[in-house]
Amino acid sequence: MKRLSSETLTGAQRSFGPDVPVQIVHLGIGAFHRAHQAVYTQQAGAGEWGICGVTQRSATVAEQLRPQDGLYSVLTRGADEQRLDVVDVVRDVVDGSAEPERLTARLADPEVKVVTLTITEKGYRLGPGGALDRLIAGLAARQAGSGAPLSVLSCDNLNGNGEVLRDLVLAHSPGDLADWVLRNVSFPSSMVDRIVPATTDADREQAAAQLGAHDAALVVAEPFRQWVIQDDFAAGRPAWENAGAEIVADVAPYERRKLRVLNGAHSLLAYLGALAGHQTIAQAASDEVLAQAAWRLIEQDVAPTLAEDGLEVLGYGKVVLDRFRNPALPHRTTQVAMDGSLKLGPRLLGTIRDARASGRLPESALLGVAAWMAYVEATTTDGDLPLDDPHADVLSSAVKSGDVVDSLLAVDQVFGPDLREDTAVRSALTDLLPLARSFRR
Ligand SMILES: NC(=O)C1=CN([C@@H]2O[C@H](COP(=O)(O)OP(=O)(O)OC[C@H]3O[C@@H](n4cnc5c(N)ncnc54)[C@H](O)[C@@H]3O)[C@@H](O)[C@H]2O)C=CC1
Ligand SMILES: O=P(O)(O)OC[C@H]1O[C@](O)(CO)[C@@H](O)[C@@H]1O
Repeated sequence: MKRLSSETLTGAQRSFGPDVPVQIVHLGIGAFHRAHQAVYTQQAGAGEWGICGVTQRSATVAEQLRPQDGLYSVLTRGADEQRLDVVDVVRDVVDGSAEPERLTARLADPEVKVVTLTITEKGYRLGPGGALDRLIAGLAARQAGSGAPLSVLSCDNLNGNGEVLRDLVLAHSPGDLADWVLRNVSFPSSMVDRIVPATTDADREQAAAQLGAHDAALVVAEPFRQWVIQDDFAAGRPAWENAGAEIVADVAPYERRKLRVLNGAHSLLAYLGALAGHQTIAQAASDEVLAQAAWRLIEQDVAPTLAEDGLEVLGYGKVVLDRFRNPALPHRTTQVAMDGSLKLGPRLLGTIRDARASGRLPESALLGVAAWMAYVEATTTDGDLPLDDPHADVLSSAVKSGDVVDSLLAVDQVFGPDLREDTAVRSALTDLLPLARSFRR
């Protein structure tokens, strides 16, 4: 079968002509970007905002997209609806590791107005040749060249993702770069939401039958999507609101609600679900016992911490649990379970800290942490469960070194002294760990 490309695409499937200028650089062109920000950019509609997608850690996506002239399709799968759309706003793909000069030149190009990022929680650390290192090199080249203003928009699941990124960039900018960045670069925060599991070969086969061409860069996503963006742009931006994005003054309440309700429940279901032998989030969320645990987390623990934000929580939570049950989207529990040491903080520990400050003991959020502990422990004895985590070595030796609760609470990369020294938290975790272990099949 022929490969998807400009040649195989029919006119009806194409939205824009050949001359879409690159005005956005996206760092981390994984599955999520292709099903989220790129789709918003496509649907914003003017055909003036082309994207240069950057791969960093592996050349795979570059190898998938380049022979297809940047074209790919999105297979949207709801419980009872399905559609396939071609996206044609990716107009260049750079392999950041193999072509660092080309990446720097793109970041310095005054035509580029926006840099977006989906580099995972792990990406927000400085390291030679890492995404942030390359971003800083690009900003330095921009300062030395046109000096044109730029907006850098994080789309990763972090609390205050714009501020986190800005602080990292400023702290590691050499010479007078920090001063230039402060005056010329904005770092809006954003809340992003659309469930986009890793694509499988079966998905590609299904799409090929519909498309009449093989699409190596296919992504699969749920129908729901949301993007709330802080209105803080230093240069232009696409009219993403035309595609349904919400442009607001303060993203923090939306971000808190999404991370605590959706991602908190996601992580709880992933750890208990994986222990219970559920392969997918849909299976875990359809297990009555697990669904009740997720609902108690939302209703009893998370909702009180969000009361002052003024956003609706329980209706939002019901929609989230319905989305998780979408049987057409096989999102693996082990995919959501990965990188727990970085995910627990924004997803569960914020809820626990706020509840403790109000004198409550949030048992379901603590069950989520106990489930993570039981999961980490199980990975050391059971080859079926992967411990895919940047702190895997520290975590594995912690659980092997004695009492699981004590030794994991001692891991500084995850917990602070406040939680470690809270005797009510410690003893609740000690009581809940056997319950979490009892899910193991
Ligand atoms: N998949 C989803 O449903 C959603 C994902 N997101 C955000 O997008 C991120 C990426 O998700 P996907 O695209 O689905 O994953 P993916 O596995 O398809 O792509 C991950 C991307 O991050 C880059 N990356 C990984 N580790 C990195 C590191 N240490 N430094 C720099 N770059 C690194 C990879 O090169 C790749 O481009 C998530 O971690 C999350 O923050 C947000 C909402 C939904
Ligand atoms: O990042 P995870 O835990 O693998 O979950 C997958 C994604 O699904 C979502 O929960 C849906 O938006 C994201 O926030 C999350 O990144």
